[in-house]
Amino acid sequence: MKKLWLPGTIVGLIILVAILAPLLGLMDPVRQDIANRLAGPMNGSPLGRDEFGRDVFSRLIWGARTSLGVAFASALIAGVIGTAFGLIGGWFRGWGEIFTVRSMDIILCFPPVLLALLVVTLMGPGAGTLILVLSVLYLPGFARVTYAEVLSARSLDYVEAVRALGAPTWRILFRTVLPNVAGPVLVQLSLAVASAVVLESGLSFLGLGVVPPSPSWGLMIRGARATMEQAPMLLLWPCAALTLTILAMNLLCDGLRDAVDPRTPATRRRIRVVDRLLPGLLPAAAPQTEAVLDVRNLTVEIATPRGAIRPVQGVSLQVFAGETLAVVGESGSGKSVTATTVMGLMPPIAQAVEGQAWLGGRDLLRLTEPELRALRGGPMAMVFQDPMSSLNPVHTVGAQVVEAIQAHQKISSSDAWKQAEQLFKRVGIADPQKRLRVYPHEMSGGMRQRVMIAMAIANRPKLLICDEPTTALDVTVQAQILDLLNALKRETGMGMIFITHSLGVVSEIADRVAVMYAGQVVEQGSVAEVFGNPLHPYTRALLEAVPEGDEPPVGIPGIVPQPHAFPVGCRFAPRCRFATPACEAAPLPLEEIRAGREVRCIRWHELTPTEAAA
Ligand SMILES: Nc1ncnc2c1ncn2[C@@H]1O[C@H](COP(=O)(O)OP(=O)(O)OP(=O)(O)O)[C@@H](O)[C@H]1O
Repeated sequence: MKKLWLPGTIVGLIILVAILAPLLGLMDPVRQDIANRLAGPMNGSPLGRDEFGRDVFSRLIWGARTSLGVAFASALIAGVIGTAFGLIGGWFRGWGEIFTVRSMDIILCFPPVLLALLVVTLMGPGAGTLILVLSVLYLPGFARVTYAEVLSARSLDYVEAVRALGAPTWRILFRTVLPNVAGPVLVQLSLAVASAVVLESGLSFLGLGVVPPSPSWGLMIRGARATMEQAPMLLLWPCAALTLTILAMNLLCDGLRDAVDPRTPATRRRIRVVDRLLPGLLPAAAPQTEAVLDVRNLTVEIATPRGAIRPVQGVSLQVFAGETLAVVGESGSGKSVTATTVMGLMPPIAQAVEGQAWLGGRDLLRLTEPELRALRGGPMAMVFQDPMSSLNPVHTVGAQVVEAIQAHQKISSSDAWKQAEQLFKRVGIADPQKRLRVYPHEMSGGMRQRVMIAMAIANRPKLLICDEPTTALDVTVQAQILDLLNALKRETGMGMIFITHSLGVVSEIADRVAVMYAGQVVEQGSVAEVFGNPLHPYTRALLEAVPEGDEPPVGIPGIVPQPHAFPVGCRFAPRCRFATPACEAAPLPLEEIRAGREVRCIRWHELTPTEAAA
């Protein structure tokens, strides 16, 4: 809102003055007074007189009326019709789409001035003709912006969800789709108004717009040009009015876009001024720890159309060299948001509003995007779940590995290819020379994941984050990939975060485990301790849900709450068979019961008396 008040006040004032022009007691803007031709400021004419002795101040104000009237009318007409075209074309596709796209292409083929000449010749000059010309000229801008936005909005999950609910089309378009395209359309409106003011002035200047003696800024510039040497100030006033109006309009619409778009980040990544100017000069006190990655009290806020949510709150994790920390929890517990925030890969609508994430003495949450880019694929790397969508289908896998190597190492192409070959050997790809030259779709899922791992380890990362890297693979391939990751960790001494749903995978790969639920860590400790003696009812429930022998698994009743509806107290309480009113009363702290063993439950002593007595 801070961004709005100054341009808003200026635009508001200009519009107000233009509307109230007849009531301001100004001199008649068209009355000529040849005796005072080109006179300087004088009584009743603070800006002097023009080449026909007309009052410049009065013409400036009445000119604003014409210029803004034409600009707003044409931008609004183009905005309404263009947005409707875009909505119809993007939503209904088929003939509506062909008509929208092609008709807008035809309009774009005409050079603006040529189109204006054509229309003026047919209809004669004047404000009405100008509005018509400008509306037609700005139609394609609105139609194309809306069309593109609708195309991407129609495949969004929440739009699909409203469709699945059977909502009528008009309701989906106006209630669900239109609010999503409002931001870009508003920006387009600002550009159209600003550009219409300029075009109106330009066309009037050329004699194709407002007819003299009616005042308009374009006509004023045209008149002042002829007498520029005798009275240069006459040129300055309409130009200054034009510049101020356009600048204020652009700033206002830019601010409006941010204000109406709920996806605008509520808080920007907080980078200290000193870090921005002289990065690394005054590092915030890095914790004295040997952890490769030390995440402290991380809270992530995401601006959603339903308001800001905090899917990750107060999360602290440490990964040491040569160890694997598994992060487990049901879908929606915040595992991926934590990992992608650490990597700086969350979309701009998500911000780390609290906490630190230390990697090699640098707080990742305070780094700029170029600094993070320099770290990604270098000291920290990530392997995703679906290697097919992470690999570019139009390049050979070798070219992609080479690109990953050369992004961080200044080596020749032939050396990079040699390294890629070694990497392929290392990750267990047979016949690497031949395999480097195939495309992703020519490989099996397991092979593609090996390629992704090769890319991730290409620059010897200190930290490797694996986000469910084996979920899409069959069981035998899964086991091979786990073996490979284990071996790589031992060889390189890197620290690894392994995100998974599967407790079986945790026991195979991890040294320590952090159990997450509804955006918080609820239990943390070594795998042996947590699985052997779970302290939190959620961890117990997760373990009971693992099928064992002929025993049927025990499901966890209920579902993980959505971030906008997290309970106030213990977030697991509504699903917990041990919950008491005290659990639901207030947020619970993560209690460190001994070094490296933490639990977020006020009843853990009663539920596991042996551990409490220890
Ligand atoms: N870009 C986003 N916009 C809005 N909400 C998001 C976004 N990304 C994540 N969330 C929300 O944050 C919460 C945590 O998501 P996250 O992906 O971290 O869960 P997860 O534990 O990794 O689940 P899964 O195992 O299914 O990947 C979810 O409720 C999700 O809807």
